[in-house]
Amino acid sequence: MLLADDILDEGHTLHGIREWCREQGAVEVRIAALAVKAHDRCVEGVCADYIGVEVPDRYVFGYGMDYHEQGRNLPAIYALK
Ligand SMILES: O=P(O)(O)OC[C@H]1O[C@H](OP(=O)(O)OP(=O)(O)O)[C@H](O)[C@@H]1O
Ligand code: HPA
Repeated sequence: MLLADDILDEGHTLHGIREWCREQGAVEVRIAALAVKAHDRCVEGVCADYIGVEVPDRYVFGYGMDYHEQGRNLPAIYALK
């Protein structure tokens, strides 16, 4: 099974979904993330098998990612200062 998400930040979302998939009987669950945030706060054991781009440890938005529900349709990835 391949889980695809826009961003892997602290990993809580994908960790929870992966656990659910495993409980349902998934034998192998891989993770693809458009963006992976560079920091050491990720849930242990959660990492992306397929990475689009590594982003800095700042809030990013655009290309599907929102900032307070704004900016998802921006044609590039931006970071807050
Ligand atoms: O790695 P994490 O720290 O769990 O963060 C990443 C998750 O947070 C965002 O989802 P959110 O629930 O904010 O909703 P959205 O997809 O509608 O933006 C994002 O889309 C990822 O799914
Ligand atoms: O930096 C981010 N941007 C958009 N959504 C997010 N969800 C967790 N971190 C982020």
